[in-house]
Amino acid sequence: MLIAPLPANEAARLRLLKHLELLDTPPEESFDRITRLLAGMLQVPIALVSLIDENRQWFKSRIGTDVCETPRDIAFCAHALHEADMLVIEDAHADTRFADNPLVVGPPFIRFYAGVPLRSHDGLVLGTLCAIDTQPRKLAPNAAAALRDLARTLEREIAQREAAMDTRLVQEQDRRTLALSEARFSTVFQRSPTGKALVDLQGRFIDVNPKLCEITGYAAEELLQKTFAEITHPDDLEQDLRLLAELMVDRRQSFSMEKRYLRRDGSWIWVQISVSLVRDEEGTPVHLIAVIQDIADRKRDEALQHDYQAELEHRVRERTAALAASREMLQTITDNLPVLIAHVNRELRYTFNNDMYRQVFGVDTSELTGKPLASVLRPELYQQLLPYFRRALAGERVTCDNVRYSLAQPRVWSGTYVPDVRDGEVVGFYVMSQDVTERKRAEKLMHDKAMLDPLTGLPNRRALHEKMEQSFSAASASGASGASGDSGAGLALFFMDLDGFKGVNDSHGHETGDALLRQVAQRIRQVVRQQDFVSRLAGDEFVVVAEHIPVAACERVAESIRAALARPFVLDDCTVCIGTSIGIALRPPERQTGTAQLLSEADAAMYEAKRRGRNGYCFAPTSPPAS
Ligand SMILES: Nc1nc2c(ncn2[C@@H]2O[C@H](COP(=O)(O)OP(=O)(O)OP(=O)(O)O)[C@@H](O)[C@H]2O)c(=O)[nH]1
Repeated sequence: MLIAPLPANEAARLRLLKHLELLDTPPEESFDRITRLLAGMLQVPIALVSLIDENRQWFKSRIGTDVCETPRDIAFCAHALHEADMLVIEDAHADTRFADNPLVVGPPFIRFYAGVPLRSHDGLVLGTLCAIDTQPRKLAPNAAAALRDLARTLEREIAQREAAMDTRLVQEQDRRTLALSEARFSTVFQRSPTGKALVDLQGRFIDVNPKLCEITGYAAEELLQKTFAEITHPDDLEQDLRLLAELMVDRRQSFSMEKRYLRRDGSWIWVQISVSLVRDEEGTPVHLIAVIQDIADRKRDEALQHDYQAELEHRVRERTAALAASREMLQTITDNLPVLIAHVNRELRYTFNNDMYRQVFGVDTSELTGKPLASVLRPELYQQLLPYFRRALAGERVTCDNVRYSLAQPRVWSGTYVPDVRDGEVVGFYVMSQDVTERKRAEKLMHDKAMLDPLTGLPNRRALHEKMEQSFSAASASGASGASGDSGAGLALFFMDLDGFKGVNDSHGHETGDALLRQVAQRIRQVVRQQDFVSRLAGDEFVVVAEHIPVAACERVAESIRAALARPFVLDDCTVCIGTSIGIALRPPERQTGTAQLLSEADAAMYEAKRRGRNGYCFAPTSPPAS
């Protein structure tokens, strides 16, 4: 006996057979009808639909036998699987493959076999439709054709079964997927940290999650009795309904808004809701899905922020008003001070001016704000003050004592520039200018007084010292610049002491002595040059300072003085004669003698003149006369 080999696609074939769920199933009329027809048409005692399982053949339908399965090894059908068309054994006894087959030598004693493979839609052979006889016989062509036709009918039945199974499988998978997705959805829905609700098209809650219950304070059953509108703040409802309407007419896919829910305890809670509309396959709206987030904390923060902002703005307004008031006050105060007061920024533009500016510059103070100082001050003055401005901007408080704002008005101002330092940075400076004309005049008067001899009106000793210092510094300046005047011309100091003055005092009284001193002063003034400096040193001592005087002229000057004072003096009640002894000290440009030294030299020379007999002059040894 020959055992049929396994088909090449055995595994796939067995898989399909199992999938079709035909094995070990109750008889079915659709199969039995075919075997009945086959047995009738071919006049055979046995007709089978045999399915070849892994180790057996099982008869899905059988006519003429009670056996429902046999081992695969002995199955004729196992051989028929390999046939393209059909396997026909006219006499098993004559066929070496089957002659000793137990089904041939034993029940049902097969002699004739004709089997057509039953193929699936994909060409996998599942079994056969076969006709069996216990007598040898031939298969007439029409009988073979009938067998084929019936086999095709069976194949269609199997194909339908296959399709049904596939459909069922897909449905099963769909069902499982759906169940899974529903389970997932349910889990997400229930455990979500945000509130979630399904809402029907009438606005009723149809499902709510625990978080939404927590947000609203309602139990789920209570919420399911309500519509969303019932727990929405009246002020928010209009917008909610408008957005919902847009959703329904497909003008938007979803919407999101902030609104207030009425909680069970009567309080309002701010939430952020995101709503989307679920439609069925036809696009008909089914229900709404809402995601609700508790934003009470955020709203509280926003409210706090808003309050803080409002408070801040209020304070700024108050501060601005206070500043305006203080600026107004400052303006009023400064407008009534006889001082020029201004504030200047780093760009040297005015940011504040008091009314004094109107009086001095003739412009409205409001017009000055923002104007550069350079456009207000006359150019020379601006150039004079610029170094002071720069020093003030560098952080130094500076004063310029001699400011003349207007050439038309002979007023003198003292400008003080005070840096405006904020947070360690100089942002500008204040200008405070005082009219110091009167003070200057008084000072000059005081100065002049201190420099004058009240008796003769001549400069006094102090004035002489000042004069000599000035002359010396002027001489050294012009010497340094090489601008000295005529060569040999220097400074000459004539030191005079009257001869016999004491006697006038003694004989005619002190007042006569005073009158004499006044006349002496006049005579000296008359004989010297206009530019020569005549001073009274003390008592009956006079000093003349002559600058730029040639040495040769000194003797002439001394002689003129001597002669002038030798003439009689006519006084109120007497006429007196005196003389004068003159000491001369020279300071040519190349000499650097100081005031004290020169005076001492002249004094010594004067004494020498006295010693020589008075009423004459004598040159200091360091200042010999020109020969
Ligand atoms: N009237 C008057 N006399 C003064 C004034 N100041 C000083 N004297 C006097 O001037 C005199 C100066 O003294 P001397 O220079 O010694 O008098 P003198 O007679 O000129 O003497 P010789 O210089 O030696 O010739 C003193 O008697 C002082 O009292 C003054 O302002 N008015």
